[in-house]
Amino acid sequence: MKAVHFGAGNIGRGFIGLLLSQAGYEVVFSDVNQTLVSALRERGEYVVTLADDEKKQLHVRGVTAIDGTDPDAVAAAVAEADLVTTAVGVNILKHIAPGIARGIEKRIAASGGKLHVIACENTIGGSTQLKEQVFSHLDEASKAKAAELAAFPDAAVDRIVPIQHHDDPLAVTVEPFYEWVVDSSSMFPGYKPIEGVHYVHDLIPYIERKLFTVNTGHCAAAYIGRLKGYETIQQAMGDDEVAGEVRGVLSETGKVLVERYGFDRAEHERYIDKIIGRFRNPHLTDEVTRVGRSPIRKLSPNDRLVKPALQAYELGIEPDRLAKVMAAALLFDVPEDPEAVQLQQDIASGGIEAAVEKYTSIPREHPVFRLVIGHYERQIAASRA
Ligand SMILES: NC(=O)c1ccc[n+]([C@@H]2O[C@H](COP(=O)([O-])OP(=O)(O)OC[C@H]3O[C@@H](n4cnc5c(N)ncnc54)[C@H](O)[C@@H]3O)[C@@H](O)[C@H]2O)c1
Ligand SMILES: O=P(O)(O)OC[C@@H](O)[C@@H](O)[C@H](O)[C@H](O)CO
Repeated sequence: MKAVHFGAGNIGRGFIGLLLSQAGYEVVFSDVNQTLVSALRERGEYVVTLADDEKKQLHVRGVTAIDGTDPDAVAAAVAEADLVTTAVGVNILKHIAPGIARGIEKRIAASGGKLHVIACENTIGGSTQLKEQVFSHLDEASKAKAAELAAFPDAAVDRIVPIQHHDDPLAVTVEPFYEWVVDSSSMFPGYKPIEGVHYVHDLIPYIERKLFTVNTGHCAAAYIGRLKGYETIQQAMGDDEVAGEVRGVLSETGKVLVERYGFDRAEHERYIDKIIGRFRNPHLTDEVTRVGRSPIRKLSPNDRLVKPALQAYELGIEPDRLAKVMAAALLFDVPEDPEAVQLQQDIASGGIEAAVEKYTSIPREHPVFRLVIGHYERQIAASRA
């Protein structure tokens, strides 16, 4: 069985590639980073280290890579694959879509077998988004055939993999915990389960629980931690005030999740505790600039801050802590992060209200909008005091 995985980065090597290899797949990575591609081709293996006391090493063997900038190689790989997965970043999906579309066209021409394409990105409906991008590159006749041949089940993936700083470009240190949940309702009947994957019929509660707990809490630690001058999540979580803000924000999203999806309250509290323990993992060094990266994406209407805040408001819960994190995200001034630069330029040129309206899509008259602006102004005043 052959899997083509787009993105040989942290989660690609440290989670999806590892799990697929353990499940018996021959993994072919597609990446545009030539250092990674050459090393994977030359060595055909790499090592994943678990970040705990034991530091167990897992050897991933029998892997290779193709150059993601070579359209023919990408199309040929997709045409021959039994499974396609991605972990490139939501904003990159549009760049890999043409290659996947060409691969599907080749499969149609060769009367190839059915294919599942699973986007493993931090977003709601990642595979559905990828499907739309892929189908936009197909003509009408191919679209109908592609719909019979390729399914795009959505997924939720959870494993903290920081930016790696090893001499070996392929080595990757990951937290021991992982969770990969896939929506089986949009898969072809008789699919072969991947060992280690949890299949569910309704993914929405799982993806929202993950995104609005792990990722909302994580970015709260990053944005508020950065305002207090911390460089890593571990340092930030060592500060009681930051840890308290993280708990506060997770209390708000927790109420929403319990109310909307009927999760058991006590069990959800344990889920939160476990996640906070994962953020504190002393065997990891996770930079706040990675966890807070792409603030425009994180402030977008369907992501980890605005969506739960508006859901909370609808349920009569004031999302004050979420608004505070949004305000801190608006102050995330990192010159190496193109979205942070863009956001700061927009705030400087058009003002904070126009920027909040543009990026969050929350109407100016909405009470949550006022909460965000109030926190932003207080944080600006505090920084000047
Ligand atoms: N790191 C984590 O803890 C984590 C956990 C869960 C989910 N995720 C999600 O996984 C995705 C990847 O995150 P990451 O941390 O691994 O990022 P990363 O930057 O380490 O990896 C992304 C990889 O994609 C490659 N890439 C970029 N353009 C490409 C293209 N056109 N074709 C093929 N490859 C291309 C990059 O070269 C890079 O190697 C994101 O959506 C992220 O939200 C990350
Ligand atoms: O990858 P992002 O930018 O969406 O979010 C940053 C981190 O919160 C994220 O990568 C987590 O480490 C991961 O989602 C844990 O499962």
